[in-house]
Amino acid sequence: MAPVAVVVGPPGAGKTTVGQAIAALLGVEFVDTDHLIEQRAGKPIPEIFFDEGEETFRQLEREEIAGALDSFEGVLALGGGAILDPGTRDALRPHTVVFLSVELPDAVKRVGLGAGRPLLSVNPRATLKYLMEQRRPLYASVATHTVSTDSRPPSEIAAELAGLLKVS
Ligand SMILES: Nc1ncnc2c1ncn2[C@@H]1O[C@H](COP(=O)(O)OP(=O)(O)O)[C@@H](O)[C@H]1O
Ligand SMILES: O=C(O)C1=C[C@@H](OP(=O)(O)O)[C@@H](O)[C@H](O)C1
Ligand SMILES: [Mg+2]
Repeated sequence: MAPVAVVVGPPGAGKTTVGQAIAALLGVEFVDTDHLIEQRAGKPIPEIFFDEGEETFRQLEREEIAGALDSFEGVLALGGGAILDPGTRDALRPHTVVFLSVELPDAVKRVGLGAGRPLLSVNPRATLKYLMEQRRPLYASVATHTVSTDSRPPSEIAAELAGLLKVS
């Protein structure tokens, strides 16, 4: 058992939005690991960061991703920082991984003031720029499919990917 596809990319790439739309088009379930982490911790992500720190969040993230890669059969969206973990990158190797790419201007528009994203709560534009530069090679290294999302509506991106995933 394995996910139909795992969706990666920086905050604002549209992993949650497009992932949901791909799952709907393919008629499979959707899950976001951020949601699994919140369920397990019993609180929203900003509170996990605030109360327990980023390391605890990353540990929960590692564990939830490992479990979902083993047993979930729908479309799985990861949080933007999940690929920082070398073990997670290794675990993704046998999977179909979609990298939703986005350039800084669109990403900044989409995350706004960073509400709900604790890493972006101070100076979202500069932080996002730094995160995207640091992580871009890591997203590319795990991707089996890469799709640019700039100036394109989620419905169009999802339709393209659903078509690709159906035949592959
Ligand atoms: N292709 C897109 N074009 C315009 N807005 C988008 C697009 N993809 C996502 N969004 C919007 O950007 C915001 C962040 O999307 P989200 O799916 O949460 O991204 P991620 O999970 O990658 O951080 C949401 O408000 C969403 O509606
Ligand atoms: O980039 C990151 O390190 C994070 C991205 C978030 O998910 P999105 O990429 O869906 O915003 C969420 O996992 C957490 O706030 C940390
Ligand atoms: Mg998301």
